[in-house]
Amino acid sequence: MLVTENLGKKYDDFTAVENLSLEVKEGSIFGFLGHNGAGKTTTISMLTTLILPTSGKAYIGGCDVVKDNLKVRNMLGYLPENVSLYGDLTAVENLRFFGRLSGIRDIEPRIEEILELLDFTEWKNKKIKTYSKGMRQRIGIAQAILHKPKILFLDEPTSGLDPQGTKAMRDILSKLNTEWGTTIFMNTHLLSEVTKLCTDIGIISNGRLLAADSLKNIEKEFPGEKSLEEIYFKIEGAKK
Ligand SMILES: Nc1ncnc2c1ncn2[C@@H]1O[C@H](COP(=O)(O)OP(=O)(O)OP(=O)(O)O)[C@@H](O)[C@H]1O
Repeated sequence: MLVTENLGKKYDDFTAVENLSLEVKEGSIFGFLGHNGAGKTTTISMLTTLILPTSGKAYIGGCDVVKDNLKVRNMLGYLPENVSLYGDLTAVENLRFFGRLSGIRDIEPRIEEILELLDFTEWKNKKIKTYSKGMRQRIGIAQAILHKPKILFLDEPTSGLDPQGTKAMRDILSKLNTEWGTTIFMNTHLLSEVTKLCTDIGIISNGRLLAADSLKNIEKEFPGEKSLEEIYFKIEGAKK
């Protein structure tokens, strides 16, 4: 579903991402892990066509993210760390607005289908400004999946959420993956969430990929470590 080959991004002289070669399989839930400033947002920004790579290649569904950027945009949904919604509009009005802006035909049944999938119909006619952060995140996801993307990117989707909101987010992503078959690429540093949700992980540090594999294989490689946190620190420590 997603392949990168020596993908890189330099900001002037500073290398934010270097030689990133990665594969994310269709139907997987991929957790991209790394400390603050590791290069996760820069990577997602390149993959979602928001910024241009300075080296290497990336393909989504076989399409080049630079050359075929319009096709790529149709295949992906993106939930940034801070969701922008209109506070004075309701969930339905926001979704209608964004749906029309993206040229989605027959938007009303799609909105209903998505709100039901996200278990949100109860609050759909309330103004966004009355929602909790978790509820806004859910409408952010609704907006990102209005066009039924094959792959959904999320940047720290549980940041700032309480345990209940975090669990609701996990349940939604799991449901989306199972019911729609959506591939999920998620930036995070919440390792406990990754263990509960992700099928595959990648670990990035100072712009370099340290490890990428299925969670099961990574756990097998480190039989002595009790948690993903211990594995993570071992991998980070070993490559320094
Ligand atoms: N527009 C920019 N210009 C210059 N440097 C940048 C720019 N954007 C990001 N960087 C730098 O690139 C590095 C990687 O940043 P990035 O935002 O990708 O990290 P991250 O892993 O997403 O971190 P966080 O978890 O804090 O969001 C950081 O050192 C950051 O300061």
